[in-house]
This record gives sequence, C-alpha cells and structure tokens, in this order.
Amino acid sequence: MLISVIEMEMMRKLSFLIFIICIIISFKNRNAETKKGSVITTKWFSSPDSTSPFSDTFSSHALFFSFDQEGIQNMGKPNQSLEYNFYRNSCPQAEQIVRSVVQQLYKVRPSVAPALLRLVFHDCFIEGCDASVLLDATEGMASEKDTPPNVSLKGFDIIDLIKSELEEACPGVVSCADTLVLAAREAVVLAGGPFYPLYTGRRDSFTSFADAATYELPSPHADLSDTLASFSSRGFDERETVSLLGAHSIGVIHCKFFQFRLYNFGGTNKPDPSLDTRFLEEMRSICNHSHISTSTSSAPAPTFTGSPSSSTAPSPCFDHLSSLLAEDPGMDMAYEGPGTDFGTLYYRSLLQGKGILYADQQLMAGEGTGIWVRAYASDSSLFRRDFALAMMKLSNLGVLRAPMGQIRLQCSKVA
Ligand code: HEM
Ligand SMILES: [Ca+2]
Repeated sequence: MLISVIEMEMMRKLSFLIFIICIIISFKNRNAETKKGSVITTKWFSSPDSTSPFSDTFSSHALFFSFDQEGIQNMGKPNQSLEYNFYRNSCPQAEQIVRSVVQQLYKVRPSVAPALLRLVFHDCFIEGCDASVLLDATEGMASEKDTPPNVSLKGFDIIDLIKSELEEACPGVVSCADTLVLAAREAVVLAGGPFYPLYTGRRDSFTSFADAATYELPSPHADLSDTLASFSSRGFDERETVSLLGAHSIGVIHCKFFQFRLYNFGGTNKPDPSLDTRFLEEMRSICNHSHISTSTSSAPAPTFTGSPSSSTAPSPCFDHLSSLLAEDPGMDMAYEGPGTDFGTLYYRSLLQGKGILYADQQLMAGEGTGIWVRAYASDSSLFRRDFALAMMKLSNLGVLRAPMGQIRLQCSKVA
C-alpha cells in the first residue's frame, strides 16, 4: 500500500516535470521560429503547411499529461480535459491556419492584436470560453455583442475570416471557441507578449448570455475590491489578476471610459487625486471637452450596469453610446511609444500614477496587488511567465466538451 502511494507520488512528480519540459521546448520552438522571421501562410494566402512545431511537441507528449491531473490543473487545465493538438487527425493544419491569418492581418492592421485579446477575455469571462460573445441577436435571444460593456468590442470580422478559412480546409470540425483562443494567442505573440501552449477541443455554446455580459464584466470605474472579487469569482487570485491586466499594455481606451477622472471625480469638481499631474494634462489635451459630451463628465461613464436587455434590438442607450464612442479619439495604451516592452511599461505607468483606467490605477491601492505591480515593473520575465499562465487559465474557463455544445459553421449563428 505504502509502496503504491510512493510510486504514484513519483509518477506525479515525473509527469509534472515532463510537462514543464514540454512548455520550455514549446517556448524555445516558438522563439526560434520568431527569430527566423518565417511567415507561414495559409491556403487563403498560399498553400497551408501542416507542420506545427508546437502542436507536434505537445501531441507527442499528450500521453504523459493524463498522469498528473493536479499539476495540469495548476497550469490551467480544465477538469473536462481538453487535449493538446486536439485537431491533429481531424484538421492538422488548424492551428497553422489561425496563426497565418492573424499574422497576415496584423501586418496591415496591428489593431487586430488588442481587439482579439480583449475579445477572448470578454468571451471567457462570461460563461466560459464557448464563443457565446460571437453570436448575433436573434428573435428571442439577445446578444452579448449588444450590451454596454461590449459596445466597443472589435475583432468579430477577424474571427469570421479565420473561421471561413478553417471551414474551407476542414468543414464543420474546428469550433469558434478554439478559433478565438488560438487567434488571441497569436495576437499576444505578435504584440510582443509571451507564447503560451493551449489545449483544444472546446465546443460552441447554443446561446449568448447578454444579461451576464451586462452585469458581470468588470467595470472600468470599479474599486480594487470589486475588481478582485470579480476575478476571484472566476478563480483568479491577486497575482493572476494583476498579471492579466497587463493586457492593457496594448490598444486604445476611449476617453469616455476615463473622462470622469479628469474634471469632476466623484462630484468633487477636482480630478482624480491618484493621477500624475502632468499626465492629467496630457489626458485632458487628448480628451478635451470640445469633442466629448460633457453631460456625463462627472459620472463614471459609460455605466456597465444598465438594465438587463430583454429585447433583441439594441437599446436607444446603446445607440447613444456607440455614436459617442465613434467621435471619441481615445488614448493609446502604449502612449509613451510603440514597440516598448509588453507589460513592463504598463506597470511602470501605474507606479507613476499614469494608469489610464481608474480600475488599472486601483491596482496600486492595495498592498497585495501593489507588490505585484512593482514586481512586474522591474522583472519582465516574471511578468511574461505569469501572464502566459494566467492566459492559459483564462482560455480554459468553463469550456464545453462533447457531447455538450456544438461546432458552429458561422461563428455568429447557432448551427
Ligand atoms: C478590471 C478589469 C478590466 C476592465 C475594467 C477593462 C476595461 C477595459 C476598457 C474600458 C477598455 C477600453 C475599451 C474602449 O475604449 O473601446 C479596455 C480595453 C482593452 N482591454 Fe480591458 N478591461 C479589463 C481587463 C482586461 C483583461 C483581463 C484583458 C485581457 C486579458 C483586457 C484586454 C483589453 C485590451 C487588449 C484592450 C484594448 C482593446 C482595443 O484596443 O481594441 N482587459 N478594457
Ligand atoms: Ca462565453
């Protein structure tokens, strides 16, 4: 009895070690490929290449993973086991196609990277990574897309494009949920973030969860305790939450989401005291009153907690918000210059009181979160490692596995 316990323990340790080695090999493969500067093209652009260095690495070791459930879960594996390279037989070129389309689009439109990263967060946070955010409204079903927190969400067209490539290569095989997590990973790498291995085999939801999206996506004007509670309810601790917010290293934030900090914070007729004064001026010059409605300038606008949408048509409030955002110039999150280190700059900005969103700057309001902000500001490799692990965990939230869910043919419609 004792011997078998010891054997089991040794087996667990061995398989966990192998898992770590696989991750290291995968990172190395990825780095080697990036250094070579090789651009792999899909059938859409030229002919697909079915060799994927990372997929092979992981599929050949898939056997070992089943030994160590505990270790795997720690690395972000969901209970309902997904697999490395799930499509190795049914669509071996799937990951390659995703990578290639995102790479090609990124060359002409770098904003695809932040768009995809935000999109995967908004999907996975609401009822898991099931592509629920991609569904259009139908008669009887409101769409997450049409809710206030998602009003400026982008990247749906990119997913549609990738999916049409996948459908051409392997009809009815690759889920939209997998397409989204894989595309977001490519986006992170292209934006200078870390590569992280992903399991596949997710299936797509039959419905969209508009009410949950309305109420459960974290608000840009939330206090630290609210933000932490929101992430904690999805299993993320403080360290993981701080690392995930490093995603705000890239992309654009519309003035509407932080304007309440600039002039009349909390009805005080003064700006948010946690803002650096020179940065405040910079923010004011970009988001001046002339092109932004002042009616909500003292309120933490736009609110993310409107009334639940029961109809399929977007509300007048939604229309109003869309048009406001269309005129809103927004602020580039890499405002101190593009090409700077993914992550580090974001945390250094927070240390200097230059967080754009109130929720971002709030990370400095807690002792526990402040420690991680400081750590990531000074140690880029630590951040990259933590961000990679947190993204793996995010990508595994609440996934659907067969026989649940479905494989949609078009991501915006239930099949
Ligand atoms: C407290 C949590 C969070 C809040 C309150 C929040 C809120 C926001 C807001 C208000 C914007 C600006 C949208 C716009 O102006 O159109 C934004 C942008 C963005 N968010 Fe977050 N976010 C949070 C966490 C995350 C996480 C965890 C990720 C990814 C892992 C993420 C990724 C992004 C990206 C990449 C953008 C830029 C999008 C673009 O330029 O297209 N956010 N976020
Ligand atoms: Ca979802």
